[in-house]
Amino acid sequence: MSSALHITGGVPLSGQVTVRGAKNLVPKAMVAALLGSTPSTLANVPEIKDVEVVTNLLSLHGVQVSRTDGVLELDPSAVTTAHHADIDAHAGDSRIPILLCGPLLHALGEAFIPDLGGCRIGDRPINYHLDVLRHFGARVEKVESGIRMSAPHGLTGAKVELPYPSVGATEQVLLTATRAEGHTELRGAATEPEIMDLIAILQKMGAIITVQTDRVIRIEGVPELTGYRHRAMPDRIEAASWGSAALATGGDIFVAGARQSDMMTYLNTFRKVGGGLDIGEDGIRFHHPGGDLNPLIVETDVHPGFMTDWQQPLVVALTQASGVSIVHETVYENRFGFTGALNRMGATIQLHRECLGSVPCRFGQRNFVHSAVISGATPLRAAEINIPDLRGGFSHLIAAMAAEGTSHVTGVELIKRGYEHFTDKLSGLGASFDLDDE
Ligand SMILES: CC(=O)N[C@H]1[C@@H](OP(=O)(O)OP(=O)(O)OC[C@H]2O[C@@H](n3ccc(=O)[nH]c3=O)[C@H](O)[C@@H]2O)O[C@H](CO)[C@@H](O)[C@@H]1O
Ligand SMILES: C=C(OP(=O)(O)O)C(=O)O
Repeated sequence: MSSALHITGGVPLSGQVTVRGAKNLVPKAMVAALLGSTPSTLANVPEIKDVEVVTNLLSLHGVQVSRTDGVLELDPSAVTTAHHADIDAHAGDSRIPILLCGPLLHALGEAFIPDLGGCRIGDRPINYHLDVLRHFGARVEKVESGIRMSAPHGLTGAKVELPYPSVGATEQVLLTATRAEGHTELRGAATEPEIMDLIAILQKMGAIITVQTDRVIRIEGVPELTGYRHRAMPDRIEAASWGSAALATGGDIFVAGARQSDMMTYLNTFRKVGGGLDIGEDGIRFHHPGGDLNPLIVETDVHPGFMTDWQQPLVVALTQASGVSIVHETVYENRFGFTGALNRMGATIQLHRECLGSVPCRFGQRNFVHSAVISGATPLRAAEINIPDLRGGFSHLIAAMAAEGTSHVTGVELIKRGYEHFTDKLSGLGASFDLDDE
């Protein structure tokens, strides 16, 4: 199915939206349920495509997944009888299947992982994941359309050091080490809030995990984990996206469910641009206070830095700041493709191969276009846009909401990977658009 939105912009987005569980936590929490000997219950689950993909994948492996409103029950008791060898599931647009490796190796001694989806914002290799699994004793073989692996002698704890604090590879270690025999030491770990929430889940299940302040995580393997009951942390990326939408459109949005502690770096940046904030216990109000917005220098980084997934929506807001802003993307080598459409809409964004910033970066001198200079404020005008990826796509929607005239936006279904009921939310904020579902 292909969906298109015809958006008439120039309307400040104002009102309230609610964010539920995080796209970058919920699917991993669902995978963690595979490690338990008893059923798990996960609350605050959003209706997004990545949850659907992982539900299908787990069901294929024999996990019974049922949903009542926002609560998932996940029962892994039939997994050992699942006919996993026949699984030819396509990963869809999700990158989660790679995280099934450890749990499946523990449950079945073997696993097949289909080629991964995920946003096309760089090469997105999985070498760290495969190296990590080999450290635990897995045999890993690349076959057509996926990766086949086995652990005939079980998995044992290991000393692992990541070359870069990868979120997924850190989660790979956690999901593999908790039931591996013996101790694991992970150096160079990522410490994103979603990882901390996953650790909280694993601890509820019986895992023993210590997080040090120096990116070292220690895990003492245990022979058995049980199910968990958990409420997923809120989606801090969706929350920030609405914040940037309020700034770019001159609006005022209360994001119910947004949590300050997960978003400190975004909130600092939002305030420095000149946005107004009311931070409460039950959510955060983001608003444009009137007057000029300030240009900024922003460098994306691993947590606690400015998150890369916050970057694209913020860039739209920076097109409305008076002066020159610089954005240095240090997490992905190719995350500025979305700016082409913004330039067609009237923005002035120049891309550079140089590192325009001081955060140590793997992409300098390597020909990757990974810095952007944004000159504003430039009025935006409507355009025809085909959405390239999740966050780039959401930023295009924001730009269309801010622009004069009617934009035609295709490929909108990609947004459903990470934004629950986004057309309903946009309507509730006063946006003017028509939706075509073909
Ligand atoms: C589902 C999910 O949670 N996705 C998030 C997760 O993606 P994901 O876990 O895929 O991102 P990583 O943190 O692993 O990637 C960071 C960097 O490490 C590189 N890398 C990663 C793995 C590997 O085996 N080899 C390698 O070179 C990547 O190409 C990238 O340049 O963290 C990213 C960084 O916060 C977010 O943008 C994504 O929204
Ligand atoms: C890059 C993203 O996600 P994924 O890793 O699922 O592609 C994202 O959420 O912006």
